Amino acid sequence: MSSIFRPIARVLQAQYRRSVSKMSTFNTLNVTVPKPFVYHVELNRPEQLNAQTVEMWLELKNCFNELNLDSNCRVILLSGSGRMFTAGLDFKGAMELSVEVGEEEDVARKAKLLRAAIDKGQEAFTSLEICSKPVLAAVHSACIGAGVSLLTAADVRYCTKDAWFQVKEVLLGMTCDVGAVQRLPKVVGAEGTVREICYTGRKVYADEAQRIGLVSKVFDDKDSMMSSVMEVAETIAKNSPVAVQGLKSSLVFSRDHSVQDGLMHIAVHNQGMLQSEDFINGVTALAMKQTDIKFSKL
Ligand SMILES: CCC/C=C/C=C/C(=O)SCCNC(=O)CCNC(=O)[C@H](O)C(C)(C)COP(=O)(O)OP(=O)(O)OC[C@H]1O[C@@H](n2cnc3c(N)ncnc32)[C@H](O)[C@@H]1OP(=O)(O)O
Repeated sequence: MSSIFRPIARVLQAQYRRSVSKMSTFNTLNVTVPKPFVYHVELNRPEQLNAQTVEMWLELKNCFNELNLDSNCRVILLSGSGRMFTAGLDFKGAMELSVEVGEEEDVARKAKLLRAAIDKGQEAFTSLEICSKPVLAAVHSACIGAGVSLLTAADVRYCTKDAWFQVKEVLLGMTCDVGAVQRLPKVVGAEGTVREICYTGRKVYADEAQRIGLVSKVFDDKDSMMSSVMEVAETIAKNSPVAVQGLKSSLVFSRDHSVQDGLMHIAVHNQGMLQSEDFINGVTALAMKQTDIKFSKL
C-alpha cells in the first residue's frame, strides 16, 4: 500500500474495530470477526469436547440475538474449537439437573425444572433460525446428540471427511427434544432415512451425510474447510444485506408453510424492500455494467 494511504487505512481500521467491539464476551463461546461483516462463533469448551451446558445454551441464544441486531454482521460461521465440533449434552450438567429434580417431591415441580432446561436448549438452537443472517456450520470430527439439533438450525452445513453425526438420544433412554426430530426431516427430506437414524442412534459418517443432504460439501481437513467456508461467507457478505436477510426470512417461512402462503409472505415483504436503496443501486449498477457494488450496513 502506498504510504499516502496508510494513515487513512489505519483510521478506517480503528473505526472498524471500534464499531465491532460492542459484542458481549462469553464463557463458552469465542466470537471473532475474521473479515468485514463475517462473524465467527466457535463453541469453546475444548477440554470437554464442546459438550453443551445450560450456560452454553443461554450464551448461544444471547449471541445470536445480538448478531441478529448487529449491522456489522452479515453472515456467521459456526464451528467448534479443539478436537471435536461437539460431544452433545454435557453429562455433568445433566447429572446435576437429575439431582435437582430428585430433590423435588412433587411431579409438577420436577416437570417444571425439566421443562425449563428443555426450553433453554430449544431456544438456543431456534435463535440461529430467528437470526436474520445466514449461519454456515462447519463440523470437524464428531457432532453428537444436541449437536445435531444445533446443526440442523443452521442454514448450510459442511464437514471434514473424518466427521460423524449421531442422534444419540435414544441410546440414553430419551426422546430427542431440542430440534433434530423437527428439523432433520426438513433438511434431509428422506423421512425413512431420518427415522432409521433416530430410532437406531447409529453414526452417520461424512460420505452418507453428504449423500442424504445433511452437509453440502466434505473437505479433507478442518483448515481447508474453514478457508472454503470463509470464501462462501465473504461472497454472501458482499451481497445486499436487504436481499440476503429477505431470502433467509422467505426460505424459513416457506419451509413451514404452503407455496401460496410463502408467495404472499414474500410479496408483502418485497412491496416494502423493493423501495430500498439496495435494489435501486443494484439495478443501476447492472445497467451500467458495474460489478463491485458496496451496500450500506443494515
Ligand atoms: C434437557 C436435555 C435435552 C438435551 C438432550 C441432549 C442429549 C444428547 O446430546 S445425547 C449425547 C450425549 N453425548 C454423548 O453421549 C457423548 C459422550 N462422549 C463420548 O462418547 C466420548 O467422549 C467421545 C466419543 C465424544 C470422545 O471420546 P474420546 O475417547 O476421544 O474422548 P474422552 O476421553 O471420552 O473425552 C475427553 C474429555 O471430554 C469429556 N467429555 C466427553 N463428552 C462429554 C460430555 N457429553 N459431557 C461432558 N464431558 C464430556 C470427557 O469426560 C473427557 O474429560 P476428562 O475426563 O476431564 O479428560
